[in-house]
Amino acid sequence: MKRKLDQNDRPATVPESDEPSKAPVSEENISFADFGLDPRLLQAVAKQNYEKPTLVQRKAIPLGLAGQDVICKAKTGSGKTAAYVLPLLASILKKKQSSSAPSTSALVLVPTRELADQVFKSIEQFSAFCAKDLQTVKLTDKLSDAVQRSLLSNSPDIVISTPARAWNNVNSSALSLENLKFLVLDEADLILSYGYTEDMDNLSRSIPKGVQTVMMSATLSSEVDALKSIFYREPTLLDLEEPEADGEGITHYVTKCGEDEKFLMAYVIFKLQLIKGKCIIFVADIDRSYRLKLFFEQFGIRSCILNSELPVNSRIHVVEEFNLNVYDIIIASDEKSEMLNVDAEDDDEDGEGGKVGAETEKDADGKRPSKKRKTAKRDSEYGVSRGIDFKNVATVINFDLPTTASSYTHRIGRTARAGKNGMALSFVIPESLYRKHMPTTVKTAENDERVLAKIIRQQKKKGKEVKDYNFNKEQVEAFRYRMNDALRAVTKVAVREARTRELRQELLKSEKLKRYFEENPNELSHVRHDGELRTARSQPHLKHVPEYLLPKEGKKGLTSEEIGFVPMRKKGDRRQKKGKKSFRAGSRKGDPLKTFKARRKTK
Ligand SMILES: Nc1ncnc2c1ncn2[C@@H]1O[C@H](COP(=O)(O)OP(=O)(O)OP(=O)(O)O)[C@@H](O)[C@H]1O
Repeated sequence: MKRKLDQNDRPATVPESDEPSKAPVSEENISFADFGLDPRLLQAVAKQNYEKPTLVQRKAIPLGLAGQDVICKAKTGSGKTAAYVLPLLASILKKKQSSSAPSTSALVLVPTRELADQVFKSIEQFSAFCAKDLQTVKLTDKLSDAVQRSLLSNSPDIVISTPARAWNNVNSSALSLENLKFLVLDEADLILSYGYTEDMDNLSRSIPKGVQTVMMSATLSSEVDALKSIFYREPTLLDLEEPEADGEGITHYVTKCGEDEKFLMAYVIFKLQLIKGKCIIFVADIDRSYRLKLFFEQFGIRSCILNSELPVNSRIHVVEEFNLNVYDIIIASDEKSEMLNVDAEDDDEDGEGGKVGAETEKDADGKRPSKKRKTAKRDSEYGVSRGIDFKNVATVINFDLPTTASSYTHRIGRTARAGKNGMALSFVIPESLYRKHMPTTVKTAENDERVLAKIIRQQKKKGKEVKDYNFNKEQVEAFRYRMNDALRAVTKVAVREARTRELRQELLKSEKLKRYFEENPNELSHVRHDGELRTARSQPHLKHVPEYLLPKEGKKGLTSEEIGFVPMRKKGDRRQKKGKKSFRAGSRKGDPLKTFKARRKTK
């Protein structure tokens, strides 16, 4: 059994390199150059302005370059993508030195289209200086089988796909895995939850023996157990937990309130700009996202929506533009995550998993029968709370609390990425206030207090406190009258119309985006996604805040807290600390890898 590594292991293994041998470098000071990477890759790393490898990169890149199989658990936003992309590219470039015959050498499997797009971009960035030597194809766009076949006909070096698409193409002989050298499962634990079990079984039978395999995830749930058979050799486990010092990372706040008070507080926070920086607001379902958008619209607060119903091009464009600071507020409905974590009762308190409902939908090509649901056209490959790299998010607001502690971990992981700080603010409905304001009630709030207790325990284990967010209730009350006016205008009919209108508009934009995405990215800037939907009665007076509503002492009278302050960590401030294992000691349920015996099933 290979030894389990932790961040105290040092120095990192420096793999074979053509460079003259150097004295060992202490792990904390290791640089990308010390990995002995191809100079073209180093150039690309420099272009990304990555000064030093992150912990997961320091640990996983040497193993990847040495040809080892790896299972890696590292926190969200810690740089896992580069940790596998760089060894993957290095392995292909090395292979190309001895053989120029086209063949698919690497397969990257991801659970969602959004993630596929992100991985594709990352590969593009890291291969910027060897682009002519590498061909990468992404199979997750809405493409016909014929187009996918033609994309694969030149045996691209790297294929990025969901397991369903990959298997479809292997099955139809459009994709050959015969010469595969590198297999990656990104967000590995989610792959099965998205209903890809059968595809994974099929794929694992088609993958040649001895393929180097890397699994990456922010959490390792028992789902990973089922994926073990994909490994031919015994992998090295990297269980990396980077504890944060006080004041670093995410600050957790929670405020208990009535159902309509969520709207009141959101109005006050955004209208008076109590939040600094960009914000993602998570809500329970799609209708709720439109209700909140229309509510904000009443006050002239601009926001854009992300949900599984919108076309994939629009979703990707929203994230891209958000990352370019075009928008400040995204309202995301986390319905996929909610579907996956159906039972709050069974949630793993460590936030590392929990009972996950089997999702049996399949992609748009639809081999697998989809569940009957109200909105038949939802994309089963949608996911925003997992893996998506939203840049510089100051605050995540859980407008509706998720139903599990693990879902909370993933949502808040959209802030405090790449060593930055961030804040999570959650609205919680106490049991006594549940269903007391029917127009604004949501079913998921029923268990808020129980979920909160789990979140508090989960964070305590990580040495983090979930603090009360203190609104000055009296001062906030002054805004209630206007909040009520706005809420009354946002009727069910207005929400329904908004949903249809947005979908129609986004479908049109999506067509435009499809055509111009690659050729003329600059022309896309006018395709905004935060426009007004105007399906609710317009009340222009609500767009201004009269002086008399404001407390004498100004905004400070509303709350003593600073929301959304996201300072960068100072250079060289990434201190190495002794890590804590987040799996419960000795718990087989908690750590599926303790029972690991990695052998690929033979045919
Ligand atoms: N060495 C580095 N130096 C500076 N920034 C980095 C470095 N490595 C990665 N980043 C940046 O950190 C951000 C998060 O990286 P990445 O998306 O790979 O994280 P992740 O661990 O995969 O997160 P998730 O689990 O949410 O998918 C990205 O914006 C990336 O560009």
